[in-house]
Amino acid sequence: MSLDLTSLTLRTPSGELLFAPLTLSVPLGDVVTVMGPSGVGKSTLLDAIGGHLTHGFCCSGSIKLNGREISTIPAETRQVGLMFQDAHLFPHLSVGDNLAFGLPSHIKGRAMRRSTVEAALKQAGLAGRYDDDSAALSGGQRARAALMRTLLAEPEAVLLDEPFSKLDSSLRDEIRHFTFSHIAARGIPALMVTHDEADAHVIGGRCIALKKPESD
Ligand SMILES: Nc1ncnc2c1ncn2[C@@H]1O[C@H](COP(=O)(O)OP(=O)(O)OP(=O)(O)O)[C@@H](O)[C@H]1O
Repeated sequence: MSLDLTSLTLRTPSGELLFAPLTLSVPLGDVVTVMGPSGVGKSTLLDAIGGHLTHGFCCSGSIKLNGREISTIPAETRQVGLMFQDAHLFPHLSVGDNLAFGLPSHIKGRAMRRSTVEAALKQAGLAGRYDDDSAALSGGQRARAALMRTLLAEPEAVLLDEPFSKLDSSLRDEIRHFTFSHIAARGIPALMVTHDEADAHVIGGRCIALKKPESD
């Protein structure tokens, strides 16, 4: 059970090969850090795995999640969670409704859905904030709420794209610890793009560097 990339390549709309063919296995519970020069295709790699490649980009090779080939299926059926640097919450929804947004359908009934979200808010240090306006949250609170929203959807893998880069340095350690401890508790594979070597050091997991292809 893992996230497995085999001979994965990506081409831009103009046909440029982004990085050398990538083969990588991320076991359950591991966080692998992805680094590499600007423009090598780190964010595009996450787009490809999550099923959000920009029109015109071309992906070849295999992406398997727990043995299931996902490269050919729509994003909404891949069960891949995303966390980005902006930690966007939907501004027109309350804090709680933001978290409830991705709840799976097997959690039935208003009361059960609300209590599931309330438990997650408590874990995020946001007890009692269900009905608050999401715009009222601080940067750190927003990051914790966004991670909880991602995890409540019960993803089988999580992709993080520079998740801490917009946070004040004073908050970064706290949110980093919060994020990794919750991902580890779920025991799911995670792939994190970062420019910050501290991210890679803190989690102590494997770090890979994408390289420009030798020639095309
Ligand atoms: N919509 C697009 N159309 C065409 N080319 C694009 C588009 N988006 C990105 N690219 C190109 O694809 C390549 C990979 O971009 P990507 O954002 O994945 O790189 P990155 O490694 O994440 O870079 P950075 O570290 O600077 O964020 C770059 O050369 C970029 O110019």
